[in-house]
Parts: sequence; structure tokens; C-alpha cells
Amino acid sequence: MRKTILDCDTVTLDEENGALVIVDQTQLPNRIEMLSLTNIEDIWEAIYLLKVRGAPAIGVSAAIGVYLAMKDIQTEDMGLFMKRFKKAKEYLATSRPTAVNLFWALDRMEAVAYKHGEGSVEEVKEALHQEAVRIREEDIEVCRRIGEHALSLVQPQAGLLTHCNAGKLAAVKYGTATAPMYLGQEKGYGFHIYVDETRPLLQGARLTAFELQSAGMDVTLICDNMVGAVMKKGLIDAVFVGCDRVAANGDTANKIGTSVVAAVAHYYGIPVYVCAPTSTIDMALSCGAEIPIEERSGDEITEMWYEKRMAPQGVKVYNPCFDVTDHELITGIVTEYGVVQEPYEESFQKIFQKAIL
Ligand SMILES: CSC[C@@H](O)[C@@H](O)C(=O)COP(=O)(O)O
Repeated sequence: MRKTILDCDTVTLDEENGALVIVDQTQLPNRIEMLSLTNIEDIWEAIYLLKVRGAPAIGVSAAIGVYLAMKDIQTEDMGLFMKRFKKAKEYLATSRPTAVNLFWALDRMEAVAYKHGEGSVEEVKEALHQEAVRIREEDIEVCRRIGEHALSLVQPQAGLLTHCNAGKLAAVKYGTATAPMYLGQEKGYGFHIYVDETRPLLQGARLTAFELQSAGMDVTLICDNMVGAVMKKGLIDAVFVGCDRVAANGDTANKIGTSVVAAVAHYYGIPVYVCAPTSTIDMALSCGAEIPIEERSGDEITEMWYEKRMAPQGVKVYNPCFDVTDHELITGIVTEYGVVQEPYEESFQKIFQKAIL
């Protein structure tokens, strides 16, 4: 049988060949091409170029990447090993700035390295290996739990809208915003799912519509500027989106355009749920204004996707990759520990407490 995108692991560790294996998302939906990356420069570039993208998948890739960078270092000198580790970690951390999962995963890897620092270099390598595998495995369970909590918020025949791709292609399995859709399907629900195309890189059209359609769901693709029209028509009962970083007050950075969707939904009284693994919550930042927002090349707007240039030569272009949705526009943040609502900072403290217990 022909391989579908659902049969492919978004991101995995090939133990035998010492490689990070990803689906090249820049080729979707036209071609399913797996990439096997063995060196840190290629892994950095795959993250930077969005061959692998989406906050959880970036975190998992970085964890595997830093392990692969260290696994063949031949030294008994722990000081030297840790120096090389720091260098690899810092390098991968420069690949993208907004998704906090990148830094969270690298910090977890570093903590493990230090924890085993009294042992041999080989022991540290094995601990890094185990931690990278654990980070990947945990993502499956975390997304599934997000899906269960999110599913309790909607009716079986609901009209749902999502923006960008917070799907299986952005994580290991289930995705975050799509987790209730996959779990609903397992239960025989008949959601009607509207997907924003998500300019400029079309993650909604190329990735979300592709994976949900491949799963046999009822998917309708719309241009970003049609959101108001479908909401006004009463087609949308709830919005589910993912996120790249949530500040302590609940302000949330996600793909550019999310704040517009949330503002229009607010106007029409439609609930907006942000699906966020706790790894995406950054308690060090008090509000959304402190979240670093990636700016990408203007070519993504003026030159990509069509044969011809799509704008006049020399025009000024502003291309922020993410925007911040103010917490007032968010009905609830769905974590693996449950649905969190205002006051966010207090509620986050409680779930982090739960996480420790
Ligand atoms: C579960 S993924 C959540 C977010 O990372 C996703 O919605 C998003 O904005 C991805 O942006 P991208 O630039 O494609 O990495």
C-alpha cells in the first residue's frame, strides 16, 4: 500500500545510523520525502528552513540533534566534553527564536549531562541518549492528554477552526490543536474542520489540510481573510490553535494571524482554546510583549510559491513569523494537566505544582 503522511514519523531517532530522521515539510503536500540528518549543521538548517517545524517537533529535533553531536566525541576529559556540549547546545539554540520548546529541550539535555557529570563520558552520552528518547516519547502522551481535555470542550458534530499547523507534523503524534480532532475521530465524532491557509508559508494549506484529509476527516480549506465570513455564517463553534510560547499572564505567541482569528472569534462570541504542553509555558516572561518574535525574509511574501514575483520589485516588506494573542481573547489554555483559565499566572503555578507531584 502507498505510504501516507500518517504512516511517517515526523521526527525520530535512527539508532542504527545515528541520524535524525524527519519528513521534509517544505516538500509537502506534493512529495513525501524523508531526510536522514547526521551532522549538527544539517539539523540546524532543517530547523531554520522549516523542514522540521512546530514547537514540539523543534524541541524533539534539538534534543536528538545535541545527542547526535556528542555521541561520537572521543575523549575521557569531562571538562572538554562539557565544553563541546555547551557549544553544540548554543549553536542549535540559534536556529529559531520563538518556540520555547527548543530551549526547554536543550536545557533538559544539559541538566541530564550535569547530573551524570561525576561519572564517565560514556555514561553521560548514554544519559543524553535516554533523555532525547524520553523527550520524544513524552510528547506523544502529553499531546494525547491535551486532546482528551480539549475534546471535553466541544460537541461531537462541532465546526472547528484551526490556524497554521499544530498537528501531527508539528509534534510526534496527535499534534496539540489537532489532538481533539484525532481523538474525536477515534470516537466516531463528525467534526467539520476549517483550516486557514496561513500565509505566507501556507502551513495550514500544505500541512494541516493534508494531514487531516489523509486521516479521512471532513476538512475545508479557507484563505486567512475568510475567517470572519465563516464565523458570521455560524460554521465555527470553537477555535483550537497551538502556540510557540505562552507568557506567565497567558499572552500567547503563535503563527502570524492567530491574534486576528482570536479577535474575530471574540467579536462573534466563539471560544478560542490554545493547546499548550507545559513545555511551551515560559514563566520567566511576564507578558507577551517580552516574547521574542522571529522575523523572516521578505522573499517568503514576495517570491515564494508562484512562478512569478508576487509584488513590485523593491517594495518594503515586513514579515513577522508569529504574533501575540492577548490573554483576554483566550477562553482557555489546554495543557496536559487540564484546561487553565484566568488568572493565568496563578493557574499555571498550580499545574506546575501538579507536574512536580
Ligand atoms: C504544536 S505546534 C504550535 C506552533 O508551533 C504552530 O502553531 C506554529 O505556529 C508553527 O510555526 P512554524 O513557523 O511553522 O514553526
